[in-house]
Amino acid sequence: MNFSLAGKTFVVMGVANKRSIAWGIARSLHNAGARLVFTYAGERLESSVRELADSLGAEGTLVLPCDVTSDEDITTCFAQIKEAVGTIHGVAHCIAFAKTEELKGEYLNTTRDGFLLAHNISSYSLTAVAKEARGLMTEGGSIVTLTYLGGERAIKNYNVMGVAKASLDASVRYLAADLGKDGIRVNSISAGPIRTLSAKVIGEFNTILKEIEENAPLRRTTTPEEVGDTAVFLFSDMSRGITGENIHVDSGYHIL
Ligand SMILES: NC(=O)c1ccc[n+]([C@@H]2O[C@H](COP(=O)([O-])OP(=O)(O)OC[C@H]3O[C@@H](n4cnc5c(N)ncnc54)[C@H](O)[C@@H]3O)[C@@H](O)[C@H]2O)c1
Repeated sequence: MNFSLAGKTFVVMGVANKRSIAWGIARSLHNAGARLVFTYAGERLESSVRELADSLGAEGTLVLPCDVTSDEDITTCFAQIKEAVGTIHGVAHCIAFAKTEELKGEYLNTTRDGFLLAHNISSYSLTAVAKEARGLMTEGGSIVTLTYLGGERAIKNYNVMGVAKASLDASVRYLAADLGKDGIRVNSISAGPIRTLSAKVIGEFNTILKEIEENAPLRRTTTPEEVGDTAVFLFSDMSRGITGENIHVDSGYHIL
C-alpha cells in the first residue's frame, strides 16, 4: 500500500482559479501520479480552468462544463467522462454557493430562496454527483467533499452555509452507508478558513483568519496544499478502512 495514484483517474469539481481548494487538491493528485478530469460551472470559467489544467503538463486533460443545479448537466458530464476515460477512481467535490447577503448578520433572516439555493448547490449536489459517478467507479473508489466547522457549530456570519454543511455532513454518512457495498468510500475534509473567491464574501473573514493564526494549536492558517495532501490520503488505499468520516485539516482549531 502506498500513496501513489498512478494509473488512476479522478474527477476534480470546483476549480474556479488558482486559489481554489480544488486546485490544491488537483496539484496534490497530480503529484501522486493521478490522471485528472476537471469540471467547472459556467462558460466564463472555461478558459481559466483549461489554462490551469494545461499548466500541469498532462496531455489531453478533459475539461468539462457541469453546473450542479442541473441534473442534465451532471448526467451529460459523467456520460462524456465515461466515453473518454471509462473507469474513474474518485471524485473531489469542492462546490458551494450562498448569496452574499445571507453570509452576514443574523441566520434568522435567511430567506426561503437563499436557504434552498445554498442547500441545492452546496449539499444536494454531492448526492446527485455520487449517483452518476457510481457507475464509473467499477473498481471501487473514493469520494471526497469539503466541509467547514460552521456545520458543527454556530459560527458568526457563516449562517445558511453552516446549515447546508450540516446537511452535507449527514449526506456523507448516508452515501457512505449506501456505497460501501460497491467498494466506494465517501469522506469529507473540514478545512480551516482559506482566502478563496467563495470565502471572501463571508462577513469579517479576516477576523476569522486572525483568530486561527493566534489561537489554533498550530498557530497558522490552513493551506490548500495541506487539504490536497489529506485528499490524496483519502483517495489512496492507505485510507481503505475509512468511510463516512470527516477529517479536520484546520491547524487543530476545532478542538478548542
Ligand atoms: N475557503 C474556505 O475557507 C473553506 C473552508 C472550508 C470549506 N470550504 C469549502 O471548499 C469548497 C471549495 O470552495 P473554495 O473556498 O475553494 O472556493 P472557490 O470559490 O474557489 O470554489 C467554489 C467552487 O464552487 C463552484 N460552484 C458554485 N456554484 C456551482 C454550480 N452551480 N455548479 C458547479 N459548481 C459551482 C464555483 O464555480 C467554484 O469553482 C466549498 O465547498 C467550500 O465551502 C472552503
